[in-house]
Order: sequence, then C-alpha cells, then structure tokens
Amino acid sequence: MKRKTLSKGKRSSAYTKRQRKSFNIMVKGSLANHLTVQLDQVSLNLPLQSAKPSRFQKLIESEAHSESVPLDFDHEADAADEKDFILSQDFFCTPDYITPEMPAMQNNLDWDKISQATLLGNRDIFMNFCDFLIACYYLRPSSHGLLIHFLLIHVCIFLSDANLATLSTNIGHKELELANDTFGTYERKTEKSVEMKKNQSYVSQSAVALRCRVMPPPCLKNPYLKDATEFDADPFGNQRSKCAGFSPAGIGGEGLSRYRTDFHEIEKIGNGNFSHVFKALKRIDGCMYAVKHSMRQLHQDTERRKALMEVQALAALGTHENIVGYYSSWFENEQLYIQLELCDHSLSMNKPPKLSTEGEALKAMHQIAKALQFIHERGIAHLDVKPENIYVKSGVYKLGDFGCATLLNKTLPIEEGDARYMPQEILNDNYDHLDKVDIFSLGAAIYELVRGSSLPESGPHFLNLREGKLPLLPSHSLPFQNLLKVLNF
Ligand SMILES: Nc1ncnc2c1ncn2[C@@H]1O[C@H](COP(=O)(O)OP(=O)(O)OP(=O)(O)O)[C@@H](O)[C@H]1O
Ligand SMILES: [Mg+2]
Repeated sequence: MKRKTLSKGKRSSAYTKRQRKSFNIMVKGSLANHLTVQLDQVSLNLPLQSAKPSRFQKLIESEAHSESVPLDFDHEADAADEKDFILSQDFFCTPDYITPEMPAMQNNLDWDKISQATLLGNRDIFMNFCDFLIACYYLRPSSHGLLIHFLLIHVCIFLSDANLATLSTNIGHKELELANDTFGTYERKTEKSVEMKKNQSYVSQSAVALRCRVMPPPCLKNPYLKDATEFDADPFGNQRSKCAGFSPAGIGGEGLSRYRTDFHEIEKIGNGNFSHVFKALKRIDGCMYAVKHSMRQLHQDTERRKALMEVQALAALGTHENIVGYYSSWFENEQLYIQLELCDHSLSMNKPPKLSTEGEALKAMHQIAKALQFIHERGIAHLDVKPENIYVKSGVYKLGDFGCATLLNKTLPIEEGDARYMPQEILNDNYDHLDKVDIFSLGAAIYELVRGSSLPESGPHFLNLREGKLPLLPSHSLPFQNLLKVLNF
C-alpha cells in the first residue's frame, strides 16, 4: 500500500465516513470523549486509496461491539493487510500484563492548535500531540489502548524519517538527540533513492526502527570479563527476541543504516574469510576508522553470538598500545559491524613490506609479545597469531583479529586458528596451555616473515618446525635464531 506524502498545507484529507464512524463508536470514557470531540475537528493523514475497511478498522469496530459481533475477516484482505499493520503488542514490544510507569501527562495542549497543526503540518505542536498520545498509550485501558495504537501508527506515516527519529526518542527516553537531518546531503541522496521502495510498505522501516527503540535490546553477559555481571537473565527475552533483539532484522539494508548515517565510506581495505573491511570517515568526529562487517547475514542466534565473541573479547580487554583499538559494534541488516582503529597495513606474507631487518623483527616480536602478555594476564588466549593479524600503525605493531579469542581456563569453546602457526599439541586437541600456543604462533609468524617464504601446511618441514628444528637463517645473528627456537619450544 503506497503512502501519499502531502506537501505542507495540503494535509486536509479527512476520514471516510466509515472511518469516522468507527472512531466515534470506539471512543469511550472521559479522556476518549474529549478525544472524540477533537477528532471531529482533527483530520489525520490517513491513506485513502482503499474504501474497503481494513483489518484494523474491523478490529476497532469489533472491539466496540465485542460481546455480540464476531470477527468476520476477509482472508484475502487480511493477507494484503498482513504487512500493513503492526499491532499493539508487536509494535510496542510491551506485554499486556506489564504496565509501564505512567509518564507525566502534558496538560498544556491546546486542541485548536493541534487540529490546526495536523492540518497545516506544524511540527512542534504536532509533536506535543504525539506526546499526549504516548501518555494515553501508557494509560492503556483496552479500548483507549486500541485507539491510541491506531493513532500512533498513523503518526508514523504522517511523520518524515527525521520526525520519527525525534518521536522515537521522545517515546523512549525523553531526551534530545541529533535528528537525521544533521547528516549532510550525501545521506539525503541515498535515502531519496530508496524512498520509492520504502513507500511500498505501509509500516515503514522507520516504524520498525521506532519499535525497536521503544524496547532496547537485551544486555548480554561478556564471558571474557572475570567479574561479569549476570545481565542476561532477561524477563522480556521472549518479547524482545521478536522485536528488539540485538539483531533487529529489517534495520539497515536499504533503509536506515547506522553505518551510512555515522560513516562516510572511503574504500575497501581488506577481505578476510568472514569479513569485508572498509576505511571509513566517522562523520561526527572527522576521524578515519576501519569498519569490519560480516560478509553474510547472521540469521541464527548462535552464529550472531559466535560473531559477537570477537567484540566481546576486544571490549573486555580494553586498550593497549599493541592491540588494534576497538570502538564500537552493532548489528545492521543481520550483519555484525565492528568499528576499529585504522592501521596502515598488516604483515601479510603476500604483500610487502615484510620484516626487512633483524632489528625490525625484534621490535615486532617484542611489541606483540607485550600484547600477548596483556591478554594472557586477563585470562584470554588469541589463538590466531599470524602475520595477517599483526598490524602496523605509524611504526607500532598491533595484534588484531580476535575472532578465535577464547579463555585460558577452557570454559569457552576453542576454535584454533590457521594450522600453519599452530603447535603440535593443539593439533592433537591438547588445550592445556593455550598461552603457549600464542607464543609458538608468534615465533612461527616472525620466522616466516624474516625468512620471506610461506610456512608449509604439512610435510617434514612442518614437523621439524614443531620440534624446534629451524633451518638456519644465514643473514641473522645466532642469538636471534636461538630466540626463535625458544619460542618454538
Ligand atoms: N584495523 C584494521 N586496519 C587496517 N586494515 C584492516 C584492519 N582490520 C582488518 N583490516 C584488513 O582487512 C583484512 C581482513 O580483516 P580480518 O582478518 O580481521 O578479517 P576476518 O574475516 O575476520 O579474518 P580471517 O579471515 O583472518 O579469519 C585484513 O587482512 C586487513 O588487510
Ligand atoms: Mg585475519
């Protein structure tokens, strides 16, 4: 069903007679009576394409005659309406048996101004009207509740995206937030290009975003924190999983995108097995970041939780000069986005520069060893130390890609990294000394980088390395070679 957008001054479309009648039948009680009187004057911006009563209208009418009139839904129309309405519970993510604390009612509404505002599109007064509706919603006697829901859904249609951002903030926390319009013309262009598609849905992506803002996602326990608080005993889990889980499907994609809103993408800087990584300018602070997002959509809760382990490990660790900085993460379009410190490059074997001098190799080894000491002290093992995961920024070496990070005490699942850098014991499923695994991997990575040729994935050379039998490196000092041998125990 298409949504008509009327320009300012042309919002005078009124209800059909049938719609007015349903409202009059519907409204009961003093608050509602007051509203009825006003609704006779107020013309909301209802879509008028279909004279046929919608499922929602039928529902309202049936509510008015609830004792006697059975619901007689037209199944064809129902199917068409299915996507048109988000009914109360789903929309507000609030189970009926929970009565939220009633917000302070705003008594200073001037109804004449409201009707004028609705007709003429006066945003401020209209927003006050919305506040009033929200307050009514919280009162929630059932018939009023339905009325208010109905009105709120139309409020969503009435408002532009920018208004919705403000409205949703009003509903949730009554706090100020930058509206979408502050974000430059670039977004406007992209949003315009998807406007047509968005309009095909009666409940827009914005409405879904609004819905998810009303009830925030659950707080997850961070397993990498020693004294993690048990936040995830979530009494609203069932409701939230439907509408405001930590992966709200439908947000993002071609609709609202936190990535597009907050960042201006510069270029792609890398591909992993699971992720694309982009260099992106953060609009609000003007700094460059690496934004990594999963290649495919993570539909299952289990795969989302697994992907989240990387950010949970990074967040639990905090900052260290030799660990790639972590800033933020979020789900969008069922993909996990991670905002990271932007590094100059990684020590990938496939591209220069490698570690050209012994001094540089010692520096890299020392700095990554400091990173490993830091994470091991916090009970975490990296399990994927290799050249590709050692980054360089302004001459400083940093350990990155915590996708395999686990706990030293083996209380989390263990997924070993690249076999070329794994010691024999882990290949034999012996996970008793995961910290030593990281040290072995560091030695193997540095050895590979100074030698300048890739490590074998199997064969005699592979086995020799695991027994500490390193072929001589003629251009390097004996102490340095002995150090590498020690790392490869
Ligand atoms: N913080 C960063 N700064 C600069 N480039 C980065 C950064 N993070 C990742 N990259 C680039 O993106 C590539 C892929 O990143 P990453 O290894 O984290 O992806 P992945 O899919 O999680 O990992 P993998 O395939 O190694 O399991 C890296 O090899 C690197 O070139
Ligand atoms: Mg990697």
